[in-house]
Amino acid sequence: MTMYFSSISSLLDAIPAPDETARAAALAHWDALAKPLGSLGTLEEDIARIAAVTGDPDVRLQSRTLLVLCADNGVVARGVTQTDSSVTAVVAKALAEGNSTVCHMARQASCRVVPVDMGMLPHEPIPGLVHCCVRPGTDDITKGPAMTRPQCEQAVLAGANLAARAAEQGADILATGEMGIGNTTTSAAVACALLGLVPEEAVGRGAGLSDAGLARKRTAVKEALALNRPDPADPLDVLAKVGGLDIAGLCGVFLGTAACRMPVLIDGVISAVAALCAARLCPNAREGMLASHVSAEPCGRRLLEALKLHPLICAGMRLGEGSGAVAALPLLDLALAVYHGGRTFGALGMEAYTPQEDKP
Ligand SMILES: Cc1cc2ncn([C@H]3O[C@H](COP(=O)(O)O)[C@@H](O)[C@H]3O)c2cc1C
Ligand SMILES: O=C(O)c1cccnc1
Repeated sequence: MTMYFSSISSLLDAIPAPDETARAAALAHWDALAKPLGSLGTLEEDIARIAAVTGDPDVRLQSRTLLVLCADNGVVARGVTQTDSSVTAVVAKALAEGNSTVCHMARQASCRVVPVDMGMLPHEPIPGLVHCCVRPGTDDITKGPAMTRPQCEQAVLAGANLAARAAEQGADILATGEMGIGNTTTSAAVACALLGLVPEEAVGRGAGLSDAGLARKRTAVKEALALNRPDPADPLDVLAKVGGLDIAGLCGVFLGTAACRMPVLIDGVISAVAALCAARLCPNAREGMLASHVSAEPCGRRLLEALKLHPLICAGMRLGEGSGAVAALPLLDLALAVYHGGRTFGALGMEAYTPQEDKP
């Protein structure tokens, strides 16, 4: 794969500040349209956010790509999931064949799906799966670190390079997704470390878990944090010790899109945890992030609050694969239909009004 970024420092250095002139132009255009000021809420904010990150108020989202990073997690050995790790490869194959759940949504939303092996256990060849495998699954975080720091950095850079390649191929926006049995455990551990939460506040049932399984999962997260002692001030340390290759890769996707001045949709908790790592590594990386939905997992809302982002959808979704991110695309299309086609106050012979001038 073409290397666009070869070190974490060069990647972080490549991330520009947002273009506030473009954001102001987009917001001014929303305000000129004949509708109550700010009445499309987060949709207006998001279109302005896209203008700020691209530097262009003429926002277009014709070409969309969903990157689904697939990886396995050693912590599955602790009985923290309903299914075993073999399901990661089964779903990765379905993603590559256009048959997994998100593929059906992506077709409807005119979004290309790119599944990527970031660190799956050995599996049968899967035609169409992009190979970026850093190592075949992580180690069990309750026994030691998930991976080494260099491996974590390699995954972050691979994610950033995937984003850069999508940008080069003409993508206007990226959606983030993942597939990796056990990754709601690693995500909860990363969320606890970054947000200072106790496992009870972050750990949920993931893809489905009994009460006994949920108790095991909380214990596993508690033990992983106590043993590895990740440094909350060092997101790469947290990712390497209690994260996963999918989360590290997604962190890189968020940094890479920011460096390429491209907007990017956050999906559920796994994606949001990666987004928070990226924002902690480089605050300007937050500027192009759009929150699609609030995951039903316990730390879903807290992660978005920490990112200071408003979600477009609150539907109790908890699927992964990038399903929430893809679900937001048609909403952005609706917003753009108004943004580009809506009549201005002037065109309708009305006087524009400003927030300062309340009219009766
Ligand atoms: C058939 C199947 C399809 C999925 N598609 C996404 N996930 C979701 O569930 C996994 C996380 O949940 P946990 O931490 O409980 O393993 C991730 O792979 C996520 O994408 C799936 C899970 C399953 C079982
Ligand atoms: O929030 C998510 O993305 C999620 C939740 C449960 C299972 N898989 C993904």
